[in-house]
Amino acid sequence: MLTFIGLGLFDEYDVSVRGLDAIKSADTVFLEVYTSVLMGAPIERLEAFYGKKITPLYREDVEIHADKILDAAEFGNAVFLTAGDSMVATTHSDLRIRAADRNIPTTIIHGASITTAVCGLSGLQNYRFGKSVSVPFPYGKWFPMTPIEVISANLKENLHTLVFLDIQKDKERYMKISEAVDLLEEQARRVDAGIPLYVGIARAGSPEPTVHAGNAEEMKAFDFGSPLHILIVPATLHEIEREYLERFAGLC
Ligand SMILES: C[S@@+](CC[C@H](N)C(=O)[O-])C[C@H]1O[C@@H](n2cnc3c(N)ncnc32)[C@H](O)[C@@H]1O
Repeated sequence: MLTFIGLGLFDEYDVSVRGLDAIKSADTVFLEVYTSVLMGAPIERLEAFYGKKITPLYREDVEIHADKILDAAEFGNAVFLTAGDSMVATTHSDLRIRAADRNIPTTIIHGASITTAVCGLSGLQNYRFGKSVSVPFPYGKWFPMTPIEVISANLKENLHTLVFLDIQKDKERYMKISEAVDLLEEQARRVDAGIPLYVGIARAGSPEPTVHAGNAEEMKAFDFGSPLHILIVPATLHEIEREYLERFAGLC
């Protein structure tokens, strides 16, 4: 059996009771560490809390060499843990399909996801979000323009855009809101577009999340503190959305 378990957003206390039971009774515990991270709980703390040894998995372990996971699930109870929800940006549906190809039964225990937490923290209405996009760290001459293309298309349809920020877990490097705004402003400059307003969110799910709304200059000057960070580019605000951002995100 292979059980996908979403661990929620910040630390070891976010997992559901159902998820915790499944982890405690598992033969093998894998933790995927490259799509998102529980910043409030390093792996040693999770191991102590679960009373289990955890095998961390990087992109290649999941996307290329998944046999280790599938073998453990074929011959015992394996759990596959992710921060957030396992099937939402980024999805692990491919691994579930590969398990089904080998007739391994699978199940999902859902976790709180950043994709829904942003609605509560920003007050932006869930049904007004268009396609989401990621901002990767530029590499050499590679400077992707997809983020501004997606944002512009959403703004044209009067839809909000959720902007995920890159993680390079092997280097313990997490993109900050100020870095992402710099990159988005450069992309906008190249295509003669403009982003009038941003909402930045840091450490969703922690006891002290930070939420702040403003233009590019305000976002770069604001101290969001430690990661993880995420951005929203809002469309035209509904009056309730505006009031919420004024009260809870310092919108002037
Ligand atoms: C690719 S998404 C993975 C989403 C995850 N599967 C989920 O359901 O929450 C990871 C990105 O979302 C954002 N993120 C995830 N958790 C966050 C948190 N607790 N606070 C702020 N941003 C977060 C960061 O930009 C991070 O790089």
